[in-house]
Amino acid sequence: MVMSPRILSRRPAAAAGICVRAIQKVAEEPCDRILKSPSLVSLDILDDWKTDRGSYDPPSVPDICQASWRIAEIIDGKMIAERIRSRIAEEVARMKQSVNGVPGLGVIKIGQRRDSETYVRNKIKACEEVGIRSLLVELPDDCREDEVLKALSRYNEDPSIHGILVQLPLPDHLKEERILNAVSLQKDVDGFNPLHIGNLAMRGREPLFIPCTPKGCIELLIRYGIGIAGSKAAVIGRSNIVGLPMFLLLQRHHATVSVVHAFTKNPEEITRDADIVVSAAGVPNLVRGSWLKPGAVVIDVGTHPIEDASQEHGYRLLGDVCYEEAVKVAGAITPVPGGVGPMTIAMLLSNALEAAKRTYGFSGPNLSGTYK
Ligand SMILES: NC(=O)C1=CN([C@@H]2O[C@H](COP(=O)(O)OP(=O)(O)OC[C@H]3O[C@@H](n4cnc5c(N)ncnc54)[C@H](OP(=O)(O)O)[C@@H]3O)[C@@H](O)[C@H]2O)C=CC1
Ligand SMILES: Nc1nc(=O)c2c([nH]1)NC[C@@H]1CN(c3ccc(C(=O)N[C@@H](CCC(=O)O)C(=O)O)cc3)C=[N+]21
Repeated sequence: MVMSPRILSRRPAAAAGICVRAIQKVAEEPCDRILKSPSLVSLDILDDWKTDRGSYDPPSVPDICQASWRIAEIIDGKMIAERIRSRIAEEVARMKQSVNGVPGLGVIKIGQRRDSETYVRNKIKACEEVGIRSLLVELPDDCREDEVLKALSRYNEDPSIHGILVQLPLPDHLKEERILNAVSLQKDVDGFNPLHIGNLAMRGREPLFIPCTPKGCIELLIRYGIGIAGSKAAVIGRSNIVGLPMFLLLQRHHATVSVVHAFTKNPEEITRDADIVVSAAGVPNLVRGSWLKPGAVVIDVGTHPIEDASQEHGYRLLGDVCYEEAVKVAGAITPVPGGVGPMTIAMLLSNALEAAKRTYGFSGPNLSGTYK
């Protein structure tokens, strides 16, 4: 049962005390250190993404931790993503006026997984809402590699397509590496190409694109005023598309990062030592309340679909984190749904906009790298 946030009993003051000490140290590090570092977040963060918090009052880390009498602050990814999408819509409109062109996103979906159907539908709907033109190629489960490569090369050569996304996972008979490598570097809005990941890993290098999900997680942390520099972070999962780039990004933001994976012998211990936990394992309820340091910030990337006939699309999503337990221990937590998922889509739109800006040589007055 999910309990209402405001009716839970007080957390033990002693536990909260530990948390304040542990995280205040992090919060004392000025965020400016991140901002002055060489372009660490992305090339396309809108000017006021950091400061424009509008009508809501994001909790600072000490605020979160000192609130020993209440449960975790809910990190509202859905709301933040809406704000970002509305800024992107403004920029697309400005682009249209100025260069008479809009960003174009080409999507390839292979097979008929129910969750992929939903994600792709959501991505296309999000494109429509901000004025990004989207094209969809749907191929059958048993399609041949050359059919996929042909569709990709059409997108690669189409000047009205600025971003390309191949929805994963692919059917087993298709080799992900060969297909993803065929996406033009300039259009790889997922940021999955090894060159982008390599540039993310190397000091002083700037990737053309940062993978959407890790980028969205960092955006949430920054927007909620959570100090990353100097914090201890644990990333659960080391996949090419989430865990690995998440580790690299947190490190670029000066966190000390541990990576937990399926072979890790003491995942609980490593996770309990972290101020910031990002879980991307795809294992429902993996992260229990006992895995968390009191006051820790928990970002739940996991989206595991399970059958549920009562839902519109026949399934519902479970995160990696046992929410009912974690919400009583954490200082702040993302829900599933409504946390990281909508941010992933917002970052995809942002990457597509950035790709189009480069092609059109357009830079709206509100888009620049304040992180440089
Ligand atoms: N919300 C969003 O926007 C997004 C959500 N997702 C979701 O995030 C989850 C992860 O996705 P993805 O990275 O693609 O998944 P993968 O299956 O590619 O990777 C899972 C990772 O988790 C590790 N892992 C698996 N089981 C355990 C365990 N018991 N303990 C510790 N580590 C474990 C694996 O370790 P090892 O390497 O040793 O096998 C692997 O590194 C999924 O639920 C996915 O649906 C993904 C993308 C976006
Ligand atoms: N090339 C590629 N790029 C991806 O970024 C990619 C991918 N393949 N394959 C699958 C994963 C998963 N992923 C999600 C995106 C949005 C939500 C999302 O919007 N979730 C909503 C709920 C959606 C629903 O209603 O089912 C939420 O969490 O609130 C979730 C998961 C992107 N992925």
